[in-house]
Amino acid sequence: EDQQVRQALVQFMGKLSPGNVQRGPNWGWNVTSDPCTDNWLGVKCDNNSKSVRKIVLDHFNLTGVLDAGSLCVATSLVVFSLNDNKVIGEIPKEISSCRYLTHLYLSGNGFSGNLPGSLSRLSNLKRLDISNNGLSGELTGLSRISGLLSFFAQNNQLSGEIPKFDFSNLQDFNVSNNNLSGPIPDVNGRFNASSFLGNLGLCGQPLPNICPTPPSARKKHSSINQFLMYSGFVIIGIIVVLLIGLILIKKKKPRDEKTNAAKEGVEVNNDSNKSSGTSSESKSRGNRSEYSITSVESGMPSSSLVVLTSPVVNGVRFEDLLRAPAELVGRGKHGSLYKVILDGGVMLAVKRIKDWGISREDFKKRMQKIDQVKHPKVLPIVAYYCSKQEKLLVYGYQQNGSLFRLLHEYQSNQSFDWGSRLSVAASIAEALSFMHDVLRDDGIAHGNLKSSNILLNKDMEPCISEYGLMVVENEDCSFLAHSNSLKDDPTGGRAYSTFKVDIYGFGVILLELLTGKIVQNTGFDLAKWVHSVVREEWTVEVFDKVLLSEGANEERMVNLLQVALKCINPSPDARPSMNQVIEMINSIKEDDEISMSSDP
Ligand SMILES: Nc1ncnc2c1ncn2[C@@H]1O[C@H](COP(=O)(O)OP(=O)(O)OP(=O)(O)O)[C@@H](O)[C@H]1O
Repeated sequence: EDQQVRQALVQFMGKLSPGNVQRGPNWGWNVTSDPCTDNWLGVKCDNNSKSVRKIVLDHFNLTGVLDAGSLCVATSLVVFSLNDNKVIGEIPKEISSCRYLTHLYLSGNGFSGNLPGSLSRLSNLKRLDISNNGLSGELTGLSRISGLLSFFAQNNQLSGEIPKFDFSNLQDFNVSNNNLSGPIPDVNGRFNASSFLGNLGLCGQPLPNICPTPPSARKKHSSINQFLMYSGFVIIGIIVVLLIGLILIKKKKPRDEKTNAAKEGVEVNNDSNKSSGTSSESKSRGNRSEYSITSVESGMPSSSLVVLTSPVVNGVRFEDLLRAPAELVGRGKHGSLYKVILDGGVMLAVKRIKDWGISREDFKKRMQKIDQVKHPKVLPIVAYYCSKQEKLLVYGYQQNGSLFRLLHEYQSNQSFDWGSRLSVAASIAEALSFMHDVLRDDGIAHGNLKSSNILLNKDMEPCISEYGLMVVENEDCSFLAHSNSLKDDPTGGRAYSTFKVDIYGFGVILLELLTGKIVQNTGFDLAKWVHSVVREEWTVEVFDKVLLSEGANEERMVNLLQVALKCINPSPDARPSMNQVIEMINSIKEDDEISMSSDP
């Protein structure tokens, strides 16, 4: 180990008073010897890199305080165990500097005070044991450590609610005998009452006591019910008007046209057994498909809700979408997004795009092409609807929000470290490159790539959403007038331009990941700002302070910044392809991994 680490570890041990261990010749722990080659007591090293990997000081009867600032100078530390000693004071916030820790055992000491918020930044942690101490405060941030396998915190004075840990991942969980309160989150039936007993304020499964409904919630509930009831009336009203319109039109329509309309419906789904509509609805539909609807704008039966094969909503009908409670989630530049909950609890996101001047046939072809290309990190389209004035696109609703929210809206103590940001960048690049390769000949790029269109799925993996919903307008192609790439491009450069616009969008996402700064809706030109800072050679100034304080490697951050700057080159021809971007990002990732495994 290097001199600095040796000194720091000796300093760490200096804060722990002797206890009952004979500090004889086997003890080690002095600056003149080496923890690895001279086998300091309780220390295990990596054989190849000769760096400290484990420090296990269980049952040494040590007193004093934990000097995590010194301990974590040994950044390669993976296991730290101090079980059953007499160490007192707080768990210092500097513990988060031991960022490769996978096992942290502090059970059976006299630790007191609040748990440090920084503990949740130990994102590699698999096993955490803080049981049998005098700790207080809340557990809030700990649920963000996604890979946690065991969590022992019994016999403390912890308070507040139990956050939503990933219980499907946890093998051990015990918070018994604390002052925790509120409802127990859904533990997927994996843990029994013994994990929660001895907390007077806790309620709900697996404990026998049922949670009371607070009066405010009851009131809220009833106003939600009222709201849903009135929305239901309005929706039923609309449906009735539509049906009457349909009956009138049908009466006027010649028979052969009716048959055509029915044929049109067949491409969607003509299994009439699936119908659950009322008898009046069925009568009014006559021979038409379950999925044919009358366009609200034109009053003509002009289009269908096309349900693409998806296990999520097999058999969903346009009526189901209309009837289900819907909530406006956001209004973007190109339309609005609604969250819709179907009867079975399936949650959908319905994007409504207005005034997209694309013909019905072209739109249909485009959606079918996109549907044929599947990538695990690209959100599939579940269904679509097309009328003259508006298009509806249905996706699975992603409850974990978007990359935009992760970067800019979560509390500052929530860590989104360098390694995770690099992985997110690599995943998006990989998915985008795949889509570009497969859909290049069809000229279908994303068209609106930005951090709010990168959603986090249930495993918190990034997922590209709304692929192919935008095309770059003609006027945006003027810069291509002299470009060689225009040769043989039937779209007059529009398709080529949209692919290059995606690369630009990806570059801006990289800038957001690196700087932590907001691009959207603020009028702030991130690209311009980054250029100006880099030009002044203050490059380090651009990086997110969170990354700098975490000790992320500046050289690799600068390398990623260079990839970003290439992507946002004002000349589209000079921007790299997504395949080239992947190569660059992967080489940064490799450097990162090599340095992690060989870090002293
Ligand atoms: N499938 C989805 N599940 C959950 N949230 C979603 C889903 N799709 C979009 N959102 C979120 O809903 C909000 C509104 O999305 P929307 O796409 O309408 O707007 P936008 O991305 O900000 O702008 P634009 O209209 O340019 O796409 C965004 O915060 C977005 O992250």
